[in-house]
Amino acid sequence: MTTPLLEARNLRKVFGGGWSRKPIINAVDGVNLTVDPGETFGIVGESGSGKSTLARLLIGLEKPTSGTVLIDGVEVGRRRSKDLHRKMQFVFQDPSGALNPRKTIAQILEAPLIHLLGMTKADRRRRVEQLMDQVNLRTEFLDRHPHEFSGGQAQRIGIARALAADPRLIILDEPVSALDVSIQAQILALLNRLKAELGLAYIFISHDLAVVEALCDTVAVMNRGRVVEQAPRAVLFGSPQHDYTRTLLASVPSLRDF
Ligand SMILES: Nc1ncnc2c1ncn2[C@@H]1O[C@H](COP(=O)(O)OP(=O)(O)OP(=O)(O)O)[C@@H](O)[C@H]1O
Repeated sequence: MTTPLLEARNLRKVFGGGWSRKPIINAVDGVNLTVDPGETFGIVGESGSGKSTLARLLIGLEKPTSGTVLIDGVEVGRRRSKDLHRKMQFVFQDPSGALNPRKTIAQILEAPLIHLLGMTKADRRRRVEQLMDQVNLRTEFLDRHPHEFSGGQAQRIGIARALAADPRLIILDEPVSALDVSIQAQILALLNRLKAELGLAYIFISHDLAVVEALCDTVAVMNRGRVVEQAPRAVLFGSPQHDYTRTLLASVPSLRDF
């Protein structure tokens, strides 16, 4: 059996309570999952079900209240190491907001090459041009700033930045939900191509079940911080076992009527 690329064991995150006197929220409540190399793992669920918090725990942006995350079978420590950062990258929902408005695209793409890989200037230039090519953007754009780009182009830059350090897994948190439908399709096609070319694994978080069905190999359904059902795509969409999954799937056509 191959070692999973990523494994979560009984992962929990509680917000509030204690000294804060805020209400206790079990945002992630005992999640177990494994993601294999090259797999696209979808996480679906309604707003507030804990998808983003789970993603942040998996990548080390948030510390778990309890439970563990293992990368390549090795437990991730309390501090987010450079190695972990290099292996796992994040693409955010709001493409423009995720890019520093004061930096040029070249500077944005060079940052991980400097900080995570320690590349020389000449190597960085070559790599940055290659990254632009991989996401179908012209290298003339390198000296421009994020506000000069459309949402779709900005998301391509976000994807290029995530690819820069040659990761094995990219967590995509609602990567197309802020984009027009026609642009969504282009970005999804790009993600599919990159996955095939580079052998990447994705964790794809979305409330859009059609997008998840089109892209993911395995799907986990979250409700109130728990994974209520996890199955290969065809099984989950073909014969869902859990009542909550059935309700979620049944709500799609009526939403699409509007
Ligand atoms: N930093 C925080 N402090 C307190 N509560 C939080 C924090 N982050 C998330 N929560 C709460 O945890 C729960 C899960 O939120 P989370 O954002 O993970 O859900 P989600 O499924 O990603 O929702 P959405 O699709 O709307 O982003 C929610 O009740 C949310 O209000």
